[in-house]
Amino acid sequence: MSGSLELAGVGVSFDGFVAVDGVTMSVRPGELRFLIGPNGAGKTTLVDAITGLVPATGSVTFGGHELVGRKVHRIARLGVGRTFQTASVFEELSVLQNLDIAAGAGRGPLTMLRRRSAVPAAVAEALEVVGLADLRDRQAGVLAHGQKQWLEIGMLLVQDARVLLLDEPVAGMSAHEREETGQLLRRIGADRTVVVVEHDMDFMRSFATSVTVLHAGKVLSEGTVAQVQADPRVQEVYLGRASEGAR
Ligand SMILES: Nc1ncnc2c1ncn2[C@@H]1O[C@H](COP(=O)(O)OP(=O)(O)OP(=O)(O)O)[C@@H](O)[C@H]1O
Repeated sequence: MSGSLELAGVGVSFDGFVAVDGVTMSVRPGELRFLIGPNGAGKTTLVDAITGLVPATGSVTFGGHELVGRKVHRIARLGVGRTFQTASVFEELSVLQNLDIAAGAGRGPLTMLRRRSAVPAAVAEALEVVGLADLRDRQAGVLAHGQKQWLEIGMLLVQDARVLLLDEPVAGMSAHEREETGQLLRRIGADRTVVVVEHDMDFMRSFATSVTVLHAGKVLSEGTVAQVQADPRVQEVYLGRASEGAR
């Protein structure tokens, strides 16, 4: 389906250690797919494989393009964007400047100079969507933790990412920030394909529309929150332990 992210038999090995082992999954636009699993299950490595940061085998397609074997920047330009566990914004620049740089990615310096005075429509829209319009001139380094994550999501939006892969977006956030982030994900996920790697089970229950559980590099279970929670294998390897206080 156009706009779907399709993985078929994706594998990643590090010196013979198989971190991702034949993962097949399909995520459609409009879904908020949560990717969960115990520490070391291969979640981040899978995101790295999709975005070209680690070499992978198998197939990842988006919009009819095969991503496996492509360079990181080529994959980004095809509309596949990701965030990292630690927000990677330019701390010394303003919110607006961060978005402007992201919007200018791939364009020449002259174009950047010419459009410096006006706020491009995509940047203005991203400021609204992520709720940072009032803080556009604030230095990114002094933003609250949650606001930095929202800025990073905004940077993906101005790059017109159609697939957003978010690595632990609510880690370290307050309850209020989590709720705001969930609402933000709903807004951006309405017409985009969103995959959220997360350990926060309450957040997952509140906002996931579908869940894939990874364990030892393989898909252990997949379905709605209710289906996955009811799966005894999931309770065994993950939810049981999470409810006993594991991260
Ligand atoms: N660059 C690497 N070299 C060797 N092994 C690696 C590398 N990156 C990850 N691994 C290993 O691959 C496995 C999967 O790691 P990964 O970080 O993808 O798991 P995860 O599910 O994201 O875990 P967490 O929830 O702790 O972030 C782990 O055993 C990890 O030690």
